[in-house]
Amino acid sequence: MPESPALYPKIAATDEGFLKVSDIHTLYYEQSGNLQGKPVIYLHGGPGGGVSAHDRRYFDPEVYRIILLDQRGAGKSTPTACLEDNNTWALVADIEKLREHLKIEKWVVFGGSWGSTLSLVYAQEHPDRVKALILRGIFMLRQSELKWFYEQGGASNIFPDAWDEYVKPIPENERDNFIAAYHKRLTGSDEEERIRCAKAWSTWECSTSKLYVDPAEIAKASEDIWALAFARIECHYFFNKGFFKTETHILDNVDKIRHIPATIVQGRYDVVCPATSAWELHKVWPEAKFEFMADAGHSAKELATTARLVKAADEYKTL
Ligand SMILES: CNCC(=O)c1nnc(C(C)(C)C)o1
Repeated sequence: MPESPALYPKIAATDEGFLKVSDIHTLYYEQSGNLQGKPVIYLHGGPGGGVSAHDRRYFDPEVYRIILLDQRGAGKSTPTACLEDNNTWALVADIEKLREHLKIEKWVVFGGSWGSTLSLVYAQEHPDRVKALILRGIFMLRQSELKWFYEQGGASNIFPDAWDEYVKPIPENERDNFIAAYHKRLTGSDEEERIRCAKAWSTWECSTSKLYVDPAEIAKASEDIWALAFARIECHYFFNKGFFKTETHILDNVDKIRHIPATIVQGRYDVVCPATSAWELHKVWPEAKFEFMADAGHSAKELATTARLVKAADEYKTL
């Protein structure tokens, strides 16, 4: 697939570090662009997806102090794929620890999919620390969203071929609750079964993330280390319902962030996080800019989505 012309050029990280945030977890972070510039933090998806050099390119490096963070157990953070003491509220606290460590007062917060979930929850907990929100592929971890994508009868109708591969590791008598069945195996003691299930789970998600699926992105789902982190951490959060007390937590707390400049970008044909969630968020948060991308699925790498995300970041340069 062609690369989006909207992206800023490839740049290297100019500062990298590891921040110990608990007895167990140490987080990888990096900075690039203008270290005296306007801070923006990029919150990756999954959870468990980790960051990449590509993620620096949504932001003008002349203007932005670009900060990428691998959340607990993801990417270069350690211990890899660790589920202990790994939950939504710990991640929110980690983001604050990193902000203080980097001596940042306020920052733009950018996140897609699970990254949009975490961005919203972080902003609702610390609205005074958020200059603007740039959100893509809205995911609020409600049961209807999880059921749509991870259980029979939703996305399985659009990608029946990929779905047949996703169900293979799970015996027939457990296929009424795939999240529970995968959770049992992804947290079990059988290493071979853990990896086999991690690859099947990750391949399902990577195979459905774009209108025209990029074989390179599916190949990533077959890398043991990445697949184990992505699948184990995702399934752990979903099995625990996002660690929210109520499943409408984000919608119920929108009033805490309605004053914050924000842009919501949603792929019309997003099969992973269908448009319903973004639309419901938009209806309770009319102040946020909202745009459906007519020719896009879930991934931020869809050409129209990338262009709109870069445009949003450019618009917030003046804040
Ligand atoms: C509900 N989880 C989807 C998510 O947050 C996500 N992050 N990256 C991905 C792909 C690797 C599949 C693009 O999905």
